[in-house]
This record gives sequence, structure tokens and C-alpha cells, in this order.
Amino acid sequence: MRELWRQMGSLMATVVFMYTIFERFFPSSFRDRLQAYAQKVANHFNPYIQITFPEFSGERLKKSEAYNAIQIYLSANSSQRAKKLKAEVVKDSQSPLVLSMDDNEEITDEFQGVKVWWSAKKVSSNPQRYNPFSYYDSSDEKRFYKLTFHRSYRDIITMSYIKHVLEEGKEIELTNRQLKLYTNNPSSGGYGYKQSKWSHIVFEHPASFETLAMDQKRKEDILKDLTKFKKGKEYYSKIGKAWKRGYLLYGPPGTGKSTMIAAIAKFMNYDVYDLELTAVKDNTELKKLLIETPSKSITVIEDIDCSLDLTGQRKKKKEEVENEEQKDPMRKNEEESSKSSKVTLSGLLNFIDGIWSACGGERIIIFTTNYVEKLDPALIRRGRMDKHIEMSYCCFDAFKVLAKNYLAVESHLLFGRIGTLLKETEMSPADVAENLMPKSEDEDVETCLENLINALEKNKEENANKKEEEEAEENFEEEKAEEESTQNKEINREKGRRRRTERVGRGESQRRIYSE
Ligand SMILES: Nc1ncnc2c1ncn2[C@@H]1O[C@H](COP(=O)(O)OP(=O)(O)OP(=O)(O)O)[C@@H](O)[C@H]1O
Ligand SMILES: [Mg+2]
Repeated sequence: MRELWRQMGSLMATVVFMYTIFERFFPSSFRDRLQAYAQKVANHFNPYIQITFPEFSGERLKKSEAYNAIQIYLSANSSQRAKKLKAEVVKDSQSPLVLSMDDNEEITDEFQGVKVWWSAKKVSSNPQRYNPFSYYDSSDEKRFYKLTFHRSYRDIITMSYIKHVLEEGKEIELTNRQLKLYTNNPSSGGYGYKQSKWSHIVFEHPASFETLAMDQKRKEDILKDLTKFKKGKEYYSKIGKAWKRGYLLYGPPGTGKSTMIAAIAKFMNYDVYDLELTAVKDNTELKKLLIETPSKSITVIEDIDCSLDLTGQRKKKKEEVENEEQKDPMRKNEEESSKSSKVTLSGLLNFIDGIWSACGGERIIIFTTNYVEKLDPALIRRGRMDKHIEMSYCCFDAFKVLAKNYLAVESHLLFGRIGTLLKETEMSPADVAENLMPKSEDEDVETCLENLINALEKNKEENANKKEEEEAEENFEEEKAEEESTQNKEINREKGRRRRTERVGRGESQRRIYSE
């Protein structure tokens, strides 16, 4: 059927060609009327609708987002079906070459049982002109995608199918792109470039949830939480909450907090914005940094307790400054300017859940700390930090993951002994991993596991000794305190005795005076 319409099209083209030959003999108004009429007749009989998506929107300044998304969608679908493909290097993509259908190639697609035709087209508006020195050497070429479908499916195609293509294209683009790690630290050379406050490198961290060593149930719980968040656009808008989530990762050093951030970024396919609070001048700059972070991103503040300590020091400084100002009023102006370059706790709270933070949606913010108890409760209350995740010492589940990562073993006779030792002593996954790593090429799995057992036993012994020492010290302190209190009581008793004797002495002398 479409073939028939194609032939009709050629017929019309012939008519138009003949018409152009004779165009000189007709006035332009007549020509226009004839053209419009011919188009009308063709449209009346042609049941197919065509939509074109040009490569550039407006004045060829910006590549059309729709064209881009369609290209990616069709690349994913066409590379198996189209016979003529073109290979291109696409910026920020994981694969070095991206295949898409070549010019004038056509493929079919199906959506809800409706068949559509996509073709890649290229037209040259001025084929004679050739300028080898032109920067835009293909400026006369216009590319576009043409979508053809039967007019009875107009609603499905225009309302659902095109939306589906654009969304899927964008999703594939996000999945295939390289993750980036951004920093606001000016020493990383970012400032000045395009006047952005963030600079970035490609984020290539080998960690993933698969290689992350932790209790299996808790890992699954986190994965479920992240998945729910990712798919939660409608849910968040229904409950009237900004589409963002805060995670607080806390635990001793080497328990995998930073590794977990990398795993989350990879799982969510979000870029990471590593915010160094100490490098932020003031609250205004903090807000600017926030505005520059896009949706589908993770903002990280590592070791937040240290940054908050800074805030504490600032408060202390302020008091000192006020004292010094009273002594030397000239200092006041200097201090005024330095006071303006400070981030306050309220600025940080605003950063996390002020109205700006809700813009764009789909944002994650992660704090890490070794000392959760040091943090201001306002900073980590639910709603700001929605999920608190404790990264603890290595448990048996975590060890099994590390053994699989480092030694490629899933079970071994020595696992039982290791499991018992892990319950009896505390060792961070970082230390367990270090002990599991073969020190030379001769070390086999058994030797590595024995090394770990030795380390765990040593650790257990050291911990027991430490505990004993601490208990002894505690006992000594208690005894000392008891001795001191007995001594104090004795001193007080002695003082009391002396006071009583003095009072009695004073009473005697007064009685003597009265009697005299
Ligand atoms: N849970 C874990 N799973 C896998 N590897 C881990 C884990 N914890 C630690 N490691 C290993 O130990 C190294 C240090 O871990 P990481 O930097 O994630 O610890 P951290 O909790 O962020 O420590 P800190 O509090 O000092 O920042 C990592 O490079 C990783 O190889
Ligand atoms: Mg860390």
C-alpha cells in the first residue's frame, strides 16, 4: 500500500517538474494556487501522515534534543535491522563508537500493535555551492528523521508513541553515558573554566553493590530503597514532597562508606558532586553550587562532622573577635569582611532542604561521618537525612563477598573458623580485605585465609588486652575516687570536730564574761 503511495508521490513529483518547466509562462499567484490545490488532492487520497524531526532547532545553533533522543532510540533498535549503518564517536558515551542508521535508510517500529516507519533523511538546500574552507562545510545539508504512520493512529502516535521514543532515547543516553565526578575545590583547576563552580573528571570507580561487602539483607534493603526512589516521580508528587532523598552513612573508618557512594552512583547512574565545604566561601556560594547541580545527581559531603567542627570553631572565633574588637576597634572592619566568607549551619540546612534544593527533582544527598553522635540533630533528622545507614565492622556475609572478590572462592573449610572469629572480634572490611590479598604469587587461597585467621586472632588478643587495661584503669580510677572521697570525708569530719571545739571554747569565754 505504502509502495502505491510512493508511486503516487513520484507521479506528483513529475507533475510538479512539468509545472516548474512551464512556471515561467504562468504568474506566481496562479502557480501558488495550483501547488496548494495539488497538495490538497494528494492529502485527500493519502492516508499516511508524516512528521519530521530536524537535527537543529532555531538558527542551527543548538542540536535538537528530540532529534538526539530519536537517534539514540533508533540506534538501539536499528543496528540489528537496518542494512546501512553509520558509525559515530559520541561525546561522553561509554562505547567508543555508536551505530545509527545511515542517510536515506528506513526501518519499521511497532507500538501497541501499530506499525510506523522511520527514515533518516538528508537534503541539501544548495547542492551547487561548495566551499572547502568553510568551517561549517556541511552547512547546506539538513538532516532530519521522518516518521510515517497511518492517519487512523494519529492520537496514539502523537500522544503516546513520540513521548515513548523521546523518553526511552533519553534513558538509553543516560545509561550509556560515562559517569562524572565533580568537585568544587578550586585547587582541582575547575574555577575559571566556563565560569562553573564545579570541575569534573570521568568517574571510574570499580566498586558496585555486587562487590560491596555488607550484610546481605541490609544491602537488599538499600537497593530496594534506591529503586523505589528512582521510580518515585509520581509518588513524590502525589504526597507533595520534593523528589529528593538524603542518606547518612556512618561508621568507623574503612567500613565502606565512600565505596558505598560509588556503588550508589553506579546503580542509579547519577553523577557525583563531591562538595568540599571548607572550600565554600559563604552561604551564597553554597547556594550557587547547589543551583549548578542538575537532577539525577548525588551531592556528597564526606566527613560532615569535621565540617561542623569548623562551624563550632567559627562560633568560638566570633566570641574571641568580639573581645578583640572591644580592645582594638580598627580590627572590626577586617573581621567584618572575613565574617562574610563563612558557611553557617543554617546555610547548610537551607542547602539540604531549602526551596532551591527541590528544583529539578531526582536528587540524592549523602553525608558520611565516623562520629554520628557529634552531629547536630537538626542536620540529620528524618526528612533531611531520610535514611541512616550504619556501616559496621566486617560480618560473615561481608567476608564472603570479600573472599569472592579477592580470592574467587565462595566456600572453604576455613570459613567456619573465620565466621566464629568475626563474631568475637571487630575488624573493618578494609582490614579484612588487606589480609585477604595475596602478598606474593606463591600464596594460594588457603594461605590467604590462614593469614586472615592469624590477623583476626591477633586482633582478638590485642582487643582483649586493651579491654583488660581499660578495665584496670577504670578500676584504678574508681578506687582512687573512693579513696579521695574517704579522705575528704575524714577531712570534713576533722573540720567539723575543730569547729565544734571552737564553738564550745567561745561559749565558755562568753559565760565567764557574763558571770564577771
Ligand atoms: N564494605 C566494603 N566492601 C568492599 N570493600 C570495602 C568495604 N569497606 C572497605 N572496603 C575497602 O577498603 C577501602 C577503604 O574503604 P572506604 O574508603 O570505603 O572506607 P570509609 O568507610 O569511607 O572510610 P573513612 O571513614 O576513613 O572515609 C576501599 O577502597 C575498599 O577497597
Ligand atoms: Mg571515606
